[in-house]
Amino acid sequence: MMLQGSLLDQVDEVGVRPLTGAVRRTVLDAGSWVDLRPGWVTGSDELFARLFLGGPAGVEWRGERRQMWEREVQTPRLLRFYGEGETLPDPVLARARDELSAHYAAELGEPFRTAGMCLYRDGRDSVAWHGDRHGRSSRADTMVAIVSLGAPRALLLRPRGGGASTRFVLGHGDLLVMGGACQRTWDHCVPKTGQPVGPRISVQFRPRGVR
Ligand SMILES: O=C(O)CCC(=O)C(=O)O
Ligand SMILES: [Fe+2]
Repeated sequence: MMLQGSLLDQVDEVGVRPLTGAVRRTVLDAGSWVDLRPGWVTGSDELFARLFLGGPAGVEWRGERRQMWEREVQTPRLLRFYGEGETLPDPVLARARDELSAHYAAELGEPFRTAGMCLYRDGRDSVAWHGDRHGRSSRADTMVAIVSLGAPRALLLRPRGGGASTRFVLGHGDLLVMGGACQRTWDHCVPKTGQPVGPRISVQFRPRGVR
């Protein structure tokens, strides 16, 4: 019993597993791809709990209002953006960012520097079809790496000009990396769902000047 307990503790410790040899690439088209590393973060439910809680020790989640035609509406998810040099809310996130930077160094040619965080409280929270095209990503190839914590939600990708969508279900420590021209020539979204789902947090690591 003692041994089993300590083994479980080890498995549940918050950290990251290796990336080398464990990342599977899906080629979307000649210029774009998606990498998947399921279960990358260990103890991901523990990390989720730490980040989900607000207050002095946790993330200050903020609602965002957005102009839609003549109305201002509340964005259906909570956000917190950590700019370059800002201390991330958990040391494991800094480690995750650095491991990603090391793994993709040759292909990306620069480190991941910022961390955007989104909280989808339930199935009514979502993000509409878009590309991360504010900044350099509107002109050049780049990468956006997304760590998903908590309840799994679908992330869909489709060519910007229209076409069939590709669906990934991400939660509990899964890693998905969008690369190449993905932000320019493809759109992605997290659709609303009528299914009863728990909260999900996504952490998006991006290089400088990409948003
Ligand atoms: O939550 C996700 O997995 C995607 C978030 C996203 O696309 C964004 O914030 O730009
Ligand atoms: Fe995005």
